[in-house]
Amino acid sequence: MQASWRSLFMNDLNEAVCTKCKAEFESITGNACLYCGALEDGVCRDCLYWEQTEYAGLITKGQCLYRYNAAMQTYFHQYKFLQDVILSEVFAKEVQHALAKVEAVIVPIPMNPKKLKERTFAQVDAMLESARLPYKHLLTKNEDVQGKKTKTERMASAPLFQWNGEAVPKKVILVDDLYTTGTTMRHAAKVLKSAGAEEIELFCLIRG
Ligand SMILES: O=P(O)(O)OC[C@H]1O[C@@H](O)[C@H](O)[C@@H]1O
Repeated sequence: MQASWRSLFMNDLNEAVCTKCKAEFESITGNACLYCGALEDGVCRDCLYWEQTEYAGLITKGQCLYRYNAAMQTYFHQYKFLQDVILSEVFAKEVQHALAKVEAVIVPIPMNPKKLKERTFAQVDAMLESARLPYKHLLTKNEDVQGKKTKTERMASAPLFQWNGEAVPKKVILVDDLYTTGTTMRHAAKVLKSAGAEEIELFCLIRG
């Protein structure tokens, strides 16, 4: 392994679930969309759309680790909505493996403060902490909730984020739990680009 400051944080993480349960999750392997990791060759239809809008050229590349199959939907519901924070450990090894050698600064997609109070923990931060990865918050989120909208409504959302005013590194990797239409990532990337980021990658645990 190439030595990097981030590798100092890498320790052997124990598996949090048994092999049989882990096998229920479907990894994204092989040819995937350059920008979002969808199982399509080249660039997927949604990303082609984004590349024809004001959000074109913001994302240099992206990766999602798993498909949103039945096992993942059950996991995600239990983790995020039933607030089972210990489940942040389930994919710690895989998240660490995917991000530990990335040279960009990890920027989590934040939660709206009111939402965070209700949910009691930020699921993306918890996932990164379980993976023992350092991160830096650069964005604040408004009260808009993506999960309750149709695809068309999501993609037409008013700006979802503001820059928090902290210094923005040249290279960032935006991290979220679930990528569905790509609206969240595009909005976040646009704000960071205007605030000074030069290269923006994205990473999500799940591609919906
Ligand atoms: O913006 P898109 O990609 O449609 O939806 C993904 C977002 O919707 C939320 O539930 C997820 O946690 C993620 O932040």
